[in-house]
Amino acid sequence: MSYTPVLLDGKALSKEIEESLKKRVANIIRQTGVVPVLATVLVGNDPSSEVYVKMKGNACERVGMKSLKLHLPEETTTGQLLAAIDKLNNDDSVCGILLQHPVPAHINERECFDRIAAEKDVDGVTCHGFGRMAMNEPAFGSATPAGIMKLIKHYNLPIEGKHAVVVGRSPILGKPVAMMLLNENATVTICHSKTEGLPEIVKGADIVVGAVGKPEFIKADWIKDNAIVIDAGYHAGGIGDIEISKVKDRAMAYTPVPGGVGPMTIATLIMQNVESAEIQLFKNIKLQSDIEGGVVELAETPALL
Ligand SMILES: Nc1nc(=O)c2c([nH]1)NC[C@@H]1CN(c3ccc(C(=O)N[C@@H](CCC(=O)O)C(=O)O)cc3)C=[N+]21
Repeated sequence: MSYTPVLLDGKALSKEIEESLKKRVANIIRQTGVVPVLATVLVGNDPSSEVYVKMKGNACERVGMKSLKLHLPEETTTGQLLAAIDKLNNDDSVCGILLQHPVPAHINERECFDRIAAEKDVDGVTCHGFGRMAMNEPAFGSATPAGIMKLIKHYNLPIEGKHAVVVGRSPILGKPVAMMLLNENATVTICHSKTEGLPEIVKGADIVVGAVGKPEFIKADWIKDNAIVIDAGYHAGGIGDIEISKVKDRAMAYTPVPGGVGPMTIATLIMQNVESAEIQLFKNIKLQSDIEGGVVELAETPALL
């Protein structure tokens, strides 16, 4: 091949994003005197979930925000989790709430996701947020899909008019990333476990998104030359959903695992928590100043409600 495949370096871009967020967080603290908080909620004792939640809290603290880590026991009921989310919703010091997926099977995860207040849904998991995003209205995007879009756009890769094939249709990954690609004028095919003739469909893709949650389920020989290959899978041993090592030499661009989509997920969550903090805390300043007749600087942030 005469072209050089572009490695979509999520690790490097996430570091850049963190640097810019440090300044925004410092500005929030200077102007409001408040240190923004991200609340993370973990239910049960899945070791890999514990690792991810810890990484999210750490990233939060690296940019100067606080993380409030709520760890609930495996036997927590839906009612108890809803009550915990209500508390965080009503706590003015909490700017954003992340409920780590999956919760134990006896809990109604959808009901719990949807209890998160819209303005605090910095992980983009609510039906309300999904619907607004799908309609191309301002909303916090689901973290992994929004991270993927940031990565593709950062490298100025072509989306408009291209055939994007998303393999997977989960509520916080496949479905939202398909909507985001559609909003960028891609022609989108969503495939899933019941799809017939999957290899043939993937062979037509200019952009392939692996979001099935099965190690190397998507084979290298299904992917055409010069495609953009996005692997959102995460499995033990640094393996994704796509046979990346076998396809990367003939891709237009590809995400490595690790160091691709994973770090972008975390950077997006943290960025959206900063945006939420700016909206909520500067709004408080504005209200106070309206009363006192002072002058305030407002960051340019979209209304999310
Ligand atoms: N409500 C919710 N939101 C999520 O965004 C969410 C979730 N639940 N549940 C689980 C998945 C998984 N997930 C990852 C985040 C970062 C890495 C990541 O940074 N991985 C590193 C490797 C980390 C390591 O294993 O050392 C990398 O790819 O470079 C991976 C996976 C977020 N998820």
